[in-house]
Amino acid sequence: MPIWLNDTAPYVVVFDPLDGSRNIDASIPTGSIFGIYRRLEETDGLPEAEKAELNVLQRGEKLVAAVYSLYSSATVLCVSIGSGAHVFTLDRSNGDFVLTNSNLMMPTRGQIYSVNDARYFDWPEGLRNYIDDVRQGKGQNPKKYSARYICSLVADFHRTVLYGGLAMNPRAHLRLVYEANPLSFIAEQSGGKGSDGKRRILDIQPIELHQRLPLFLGSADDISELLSYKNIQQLVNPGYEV
Ligand SMILES: O=P(O)(O)OC[C@H]1O[C@](O)(COP(=O)(O)O)[C@@H](O)[C@@H]1O
Repeated sequence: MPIWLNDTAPYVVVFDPLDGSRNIDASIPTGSIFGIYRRLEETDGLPEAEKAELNVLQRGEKLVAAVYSLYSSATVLCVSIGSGAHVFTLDRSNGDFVLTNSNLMMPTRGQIYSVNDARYFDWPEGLRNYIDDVRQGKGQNPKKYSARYICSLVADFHRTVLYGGLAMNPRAHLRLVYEANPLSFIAEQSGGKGSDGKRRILDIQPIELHQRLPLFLGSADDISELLSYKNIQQLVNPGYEV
């Protein structure tokens, strides 16, 4: 539920405080995701609940900054204020975050796909064909792709930003406002792309705070190739147990 703190603060923050929380007991990496918008001044006169909702339902295109942090072998903070993406790593000796990768650039093509492919038989034909092709080196990249899936979105995305390829969840599971939008912003700021399989994520007008959608993030050439298979959104979403 959105909380309105005061009437004069310039910014609105949306966030997923602990993504991948189902992995905590197994000590698998988790992360946090933040998106920052300007306060919509035109909503200033409205009741708090109404203006809070309108302010968090801005299109991703309007983000002024996005951040994710990853809690793993190192604690990593990736920040974009709209002029590239930059990675900081926590120095545990003094608590400082040290700039370790400025102007992070995602490779334009990778050789790794990241998806829960136990769902293969629930996927539409286009997605199955794409994965079949890249596994066999029959895609535009003649190399055979490898699979990596941590099931922790921030960790899967961070690896994709560094090594290239694709991180995806083709069923309507991930949240537009505080997962897809901030990560798509960082993907674009590092030269990659974010799509729901039909539309650029940052163009989508959110209609509710917890709205879920399919998410495809990654290297520009890999995402373009995947989109050319057309039918890639998983419409069957039976509510898997794990
Ligand atoms: O069950 P799936 O489709 O593999 O989804 C896993 C994804 O769900 C998440 O765990 C987020 O789900 P929650 O927001 O429900 O915790 C991601 O970290 C992960 O990428």
